[in-house]
Amino acid sequence: MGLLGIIRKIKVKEKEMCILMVGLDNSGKTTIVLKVNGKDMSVINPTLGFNIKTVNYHKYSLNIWDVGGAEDYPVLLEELL
Ligand SMILES: Nc1nc2c(ncn2[C@@H]2O[C@H](COP(=O)(O)OP(=O)(O)OP(=O)(O)O)[C@@H](O)[C@H]2O)c(=O)[nH]1
Ligand SMILES: [Mg+2]
Repeated sequence: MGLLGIIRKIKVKEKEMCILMVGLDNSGKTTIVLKVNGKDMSVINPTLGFNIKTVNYHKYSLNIWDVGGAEDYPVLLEELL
């Protein structure tokens, strides 16, 4: 079962969801977000701060928060809430 299938099973009744992408720098978080969005993955730069992408899948809206992992650009949890 794919990621979207798992989410649908867990949160059947909720139409809008947030996914927080966290991990070490260079671990492939942004690549996954681009793949899910069907975007070009050939040129990827390190994420500074964070980016939010919205993916619509059937009746669901996923807000994906892609957080940069580099120590030089720390993102505090309070900034995201
Ligand atoms: N070989 C290989 N390279 C990958 C894979 N996923 C991502 N990459 C490469 O790893 C590099 C870093 O990918 P990103 O998606 O920018 O990683 P990130 O976790 O978003 O990095 P930060 O934004 O710095 O936190 C890029 O050059 C990608 O092309 C993978 O599954 N295999
Ligand atoms: Mg990134």
